[in-house]
Amino acid sequence: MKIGIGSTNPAKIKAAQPFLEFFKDAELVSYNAASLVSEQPFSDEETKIGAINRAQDCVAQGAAIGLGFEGGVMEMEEGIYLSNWGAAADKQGNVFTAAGARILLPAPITEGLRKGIVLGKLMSEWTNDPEIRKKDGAIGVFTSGMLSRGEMFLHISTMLLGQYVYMKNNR
Ligand SMILES: O=P(O)(O)OP(=O)(O)OP(=O)(O)OC[C@H]1O[C@@H](n2cnc3c(O)ncnc32)[C@H](O)[C@@H]1O
Ligand SMILES: [Mg+2]
Repeated sequence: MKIGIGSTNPAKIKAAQPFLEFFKDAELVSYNAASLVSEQPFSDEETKIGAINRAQDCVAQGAAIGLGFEGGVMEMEEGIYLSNWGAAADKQGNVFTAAGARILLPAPITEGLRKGIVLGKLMSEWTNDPEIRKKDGAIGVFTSGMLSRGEMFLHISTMLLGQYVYMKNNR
């Protein structure tokens, strides 16, 4: 069976690992999946929809189970929080969602976001590393490397797999 990941970003591809360990005969396929949301989602709702669209697009392209991860931000009273979502979809039409850990972004990043600059670009400038979104990401940078973007997506992935297995065992 094919497990699809709706991205070519290595931080997201690595996060499919729990599914590969669970479905031992599965092969992982990376799809150029459409999120159908803005390049910089600005709410939980929009970010979650992006993750679901990516997961379902993988299934539409032939995967038995599709995984979608979307990075976004969300406004709260004191500023803008990093907000990531993941979704797993299958051929039977089941969809599971889970959100990742959140941190408040520093004021200069918030200002850039409000001007319409995407987080990926702001973080590349902040770190002088054009590839930062594929590695530590914003969550890694602002937690002193203690939690990378990949680990954060991995945590979301574990929650998706856990919900999927619960459904299979309890319906
Ligand atoms: O190739 P894809 O899968 O699209 O991966 P991406 O890195 O572009 O990630 P998203 O589209 O999910 O993220 C939406 C935007 O937010 C940025 N972003 C989100 N989280 C980030 C993080 O932790 N570090 C750097 N940029 C981040 C990202 O670069 C995009 O501009
Ligand atoms: Mg993107």
